[in-house]
Amino acid sequence: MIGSKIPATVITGFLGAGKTTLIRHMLTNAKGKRIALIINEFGDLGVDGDVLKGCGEEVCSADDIVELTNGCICCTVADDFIPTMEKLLARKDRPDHIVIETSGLALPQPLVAAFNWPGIKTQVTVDGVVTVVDSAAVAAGRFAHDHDKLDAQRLADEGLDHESPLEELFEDQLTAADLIILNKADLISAAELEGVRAGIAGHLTRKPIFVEARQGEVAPEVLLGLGIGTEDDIANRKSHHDIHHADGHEHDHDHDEFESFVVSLGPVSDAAAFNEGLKNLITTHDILRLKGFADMPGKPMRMVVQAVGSRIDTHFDRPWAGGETRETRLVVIGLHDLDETAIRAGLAGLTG
Ligand SMILES: Nc1nc2c(ncn2[C@@H]2O[C@H](COP(=O)(O)OP(=O)(O)OP(=O)(O)O)[C@@H](O)[C@H]2O)c(=O)[nH]1
Repeated sequence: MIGSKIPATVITGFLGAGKTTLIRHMLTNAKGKRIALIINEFGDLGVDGDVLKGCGEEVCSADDIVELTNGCICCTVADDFIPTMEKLLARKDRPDHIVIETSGLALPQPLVAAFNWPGIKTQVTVDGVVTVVDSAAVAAGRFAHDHDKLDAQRLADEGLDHESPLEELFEDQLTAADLIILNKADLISAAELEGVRAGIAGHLTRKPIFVEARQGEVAPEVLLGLGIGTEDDIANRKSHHDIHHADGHEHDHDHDEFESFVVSLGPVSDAAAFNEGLKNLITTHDILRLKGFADMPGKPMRMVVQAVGSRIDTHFDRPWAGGETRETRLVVIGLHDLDETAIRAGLAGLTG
């Protein structure tokens, strides 16, 4: 029984699965429900918060969006997440619902466990954990695909005790789920989608709900109001990290297997050539995620750049504001052996 506790929905899912897209759709269809958003991103460029604030709807009011950029939320629970929640709960105008978007690299388990902290538990409950899946990436074998490379990496670096960073995280995010959104259903056939669903369901001991989606279009009534109280069931959703370190020792879960950096660049004069060049760079260097904003001379609007693997989307989202510096800024995320120097040089070569 939730009673007077504020429900909080945790939205998780691997890099680029469509979490921000789903939240944006939810906010624009929230029908007056007052939703507070906590957003956590990997990489030092707050793209998700900016994309949501740029959506121009009253529901995406900047006041209701808190960005946690100081590392990955699962590692900074005590320092960042708890104080943020306390501040939110101390507000006079408390929200009807809290939605937390984890970074694509976060383990949801420590975050859900934080809802058992005294002071939080009496006031908030986890309505449910929603895991967004890039069905096209799964169908393409993205999470099982890198075995050879990762095995070689592990041999070269004994410090890497995880089996495969991508696969483990993907599994941990699914293990935590109450609701799994099979997103990007538009990119694959119905048979492939069914294969993805069956593959995931076959790996899980619990039975979360599955919902298919295109462009994150899921009715808010489906996402919010699950009423599960996931924090009371956290012991049944152990992550690989919990299992590896069940020896009682405290080990930090860090994100050494992944790295990110931000690049500031000049203007993009030819969007088609830029996209083509980006695609080559992403493939050559196995970049997992690249996103940000680009300055196109002569265009009053800023261009949003979103790449997930070699799939690149660009669109203009809002006019550059007065006093805002027009520049191209991108965050690049990949495994820890990213060749930052070569990527920076490659990106510089694509811009003026
Ligand atoms: N074709 C297609 N593209 C989608 C869909 N959902 C999201 N996208 C695109 O996928 C890219 C990543 O979407 P985001 O919503 O930013 O993903 P995210 O999970 O928030 O990404 P991170 O926060 O970086 O982990 C964007 O270019 C979206 O437009 C979908 O259902 N179909």
